[in-house]
Amino acid sequence: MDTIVQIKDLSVFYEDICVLENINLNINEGDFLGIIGPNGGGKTTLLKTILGFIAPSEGSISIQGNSNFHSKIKIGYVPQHTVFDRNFPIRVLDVILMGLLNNKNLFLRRFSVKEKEAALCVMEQVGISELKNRQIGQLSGGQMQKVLLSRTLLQKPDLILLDEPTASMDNASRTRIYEIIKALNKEITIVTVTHDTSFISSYIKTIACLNKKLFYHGEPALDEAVVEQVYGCPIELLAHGIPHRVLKEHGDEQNV
Ligand SMILES: Nc1ncnc2c1ncn2[C@@H]1O[C@H](COP(=O)(O)OP(=O)(O)OP(=O)(O)O)[C@@H](O)[C@H]1O
Repeated sequence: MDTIVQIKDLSVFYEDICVLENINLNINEGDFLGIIGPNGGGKTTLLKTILGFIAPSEGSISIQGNSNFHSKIKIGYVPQHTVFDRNFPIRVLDVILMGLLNNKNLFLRRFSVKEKEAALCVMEQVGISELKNRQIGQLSGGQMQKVLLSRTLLQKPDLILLDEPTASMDNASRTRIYEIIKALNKEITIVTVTHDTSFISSYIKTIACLNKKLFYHGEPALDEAVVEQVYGCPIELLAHGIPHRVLKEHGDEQNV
């Protein structure tokens, strides 16, 4: 299997604070990688470094053997937080179509009928067709995440980086989104950051555990020692591929 992203001896510092230390990680074509780890563990920083938004302080990242800037593959990104003016008078369909803009054709661009049909098709796929004329500021957090995912899908990326794509979603929406992402994974390589370890374990193919250092990368089946190392304390993971209980049962303490 071809390697799409090769991360070699990567360290990233914000001023003098090291947030990623000596990371080595390959992402292969067709992978569905879940990145887990505690708050502040460097997950978003890693995605932004793959995207080329943050320069490595040490080490390197190459995309199909090229630096991020010279890569020929299309990388889609759905950020965790999006800052925008909620009063900006723009409808959902237009926001999704903006996924087709690039720095060569930023403004004053008319979208073709074919492009609009493609946008509507993606909205249907993600289950937000009924929102197409809604003003963007009227959306809930979960709806907004689906709009951002649709905008990314419209770009037909080869690799998608998702930063907690279902953080604001209810169970039904979460299932729907991961089913969609799983279907997309037949053609697109997926990397998703999540805190939802139990939920994604039945979707992902590999898992990476990150807390400044990369503690584990491989099959989505972790042992207790790795989880304790990454999170710094025992954590309960109820999962299919991941061990079912890595915490003592409640009440065990009393039996000690
Ligand atoms: N622009 C920045 N300047 C300085 N420090 C930053 C900056 N961005 C992030 N950090 C710090 O770097 C560390 C890693 O942050 P990052 O957002 O990558 O973590 P994360 O694993 O994605 O966290 P979470 O799960 O809470 O989203 C944190 O301690 C954070 O405060």
